[in-house]
Amino acid sequence: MPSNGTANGASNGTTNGHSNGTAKSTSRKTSKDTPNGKVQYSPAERAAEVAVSPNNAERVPSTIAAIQSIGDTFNAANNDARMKLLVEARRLVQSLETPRETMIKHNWAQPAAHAAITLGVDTGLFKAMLANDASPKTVAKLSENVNVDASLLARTMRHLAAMGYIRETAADEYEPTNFSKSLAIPIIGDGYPCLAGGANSSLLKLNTYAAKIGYREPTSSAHGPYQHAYDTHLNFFAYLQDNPPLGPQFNHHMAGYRQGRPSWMDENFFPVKERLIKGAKAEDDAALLVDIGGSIGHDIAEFARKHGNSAGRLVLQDLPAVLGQIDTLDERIERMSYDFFTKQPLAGARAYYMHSVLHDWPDDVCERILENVKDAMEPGYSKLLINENVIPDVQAHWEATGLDLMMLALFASRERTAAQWKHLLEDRAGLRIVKIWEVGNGVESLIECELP
Ligand SMILES: C[S@@+](CC[C@H](N)C(=O)[O-])C[C@H]1O[C@@H](n2cnc3c(N)ncnc32)[C@H](O)[C@@H]1O
Repeated sequence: MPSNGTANGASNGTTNGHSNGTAKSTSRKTSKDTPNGKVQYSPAERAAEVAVSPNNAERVPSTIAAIQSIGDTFNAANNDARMKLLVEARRLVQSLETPRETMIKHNWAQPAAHAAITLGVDTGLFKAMLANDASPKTVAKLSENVNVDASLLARTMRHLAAMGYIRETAADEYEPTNFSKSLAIPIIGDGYPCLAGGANSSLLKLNTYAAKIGYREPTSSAHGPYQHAYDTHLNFFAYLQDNPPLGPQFNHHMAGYRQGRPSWMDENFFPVKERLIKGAKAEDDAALLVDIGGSIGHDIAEFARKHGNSAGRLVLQDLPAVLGQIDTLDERIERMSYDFFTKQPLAGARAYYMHSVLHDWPDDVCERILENVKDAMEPGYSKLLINENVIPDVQAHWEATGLDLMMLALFASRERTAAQWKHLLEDRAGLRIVKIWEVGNGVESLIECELP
């Protein structure tokens, strides 16, 4: 407990880090002198003490040692070391931070950073920062280029610099970092305005929705947390298309989230040649791969790049509005407007593929989608390839757990564990899981299914 007899253990004896004396007099009123001369603290004072002490001081030395040891093996090409270092670095920050600091970060700094980045993407700030070889630029100059009031821009950029997202080179003068350079690319930057405009309110209002339904797990994608938050009868996808440019921004976000992740069509993941191409029909009208809900075609375009010499049609299916938003696409790929709640028009393809589609829907809705795929599959020939997270029973990755709560808030759906996938695909939909292919931590697994 604090030696100065104050409420919180901060050396200046205040609850807020400023020595204005107010907290001292408050703490004198609530602390009691005991017969042995030791000061006793009220429960509120003890709680405040915890809130301003490091989250886990004991763990700091071992974490620093781990960072030093892994750091010896680090170079930019060593992704394994980079990932391990990130785990330790996050642990170090978490251990060093006080609960109060973490709380302020969550409630002030991070939402403000999201808002500042969104404003920057909307106005073209990050593109403007790249002019003249990304040299340092004053707020006054940038304000002319992006048509934003200089004082508004100054405050926005000051927070972005304080958070480390751009670099301050002088008063009201900044240069980009690699992160802010990436925000100039639509597949990275557009996720911010898209989610700010069409998704995040659902997370912010999840607690009130959960209270409204008596803290049961939401299950309705038609009358669920999304409709509550946005006061709409539309689902997420329809709402985005109804509120331009959220739809095209979401397509870009979909093209962006997969970057740098392991790809199932690579050698060390799923043996495409052995299990897909070998034995595939060679007739002109035979379909090799049908990408259902494939957005603007980033997955099937990658397949065409990597395995495009194989026989068979490559078909991209999505809603007409989404297909209409495609800029460029490999000419080998056919575009087919298709609503996956209706009969699949292409029967007997070698493989039907769905990437991050079923996680958008609760089990009863997935069953309807899967029924349409099943009806089109040819026994003993067709496969269904489901590219999704398979959440491990312990030590789930934060990307997957974060997405799980997004799915809950947007669709009343979920990221699934292996047992939940088995329940959906085998027990409910009547398919057979041949194998779950994965590399690493369950992010981007490939579930290979056939008809039983
Ligand atoms: C989460 S995104 C995944 C996109 C893409 N597969 C990927 O992983 O990048 C879900 C996709 O499903 C599409 N979708 C939603 N409802 C659909 C429907 N009824 N029929 C066909 N596609 C639909 C959306 O337009 C969107 O492209």
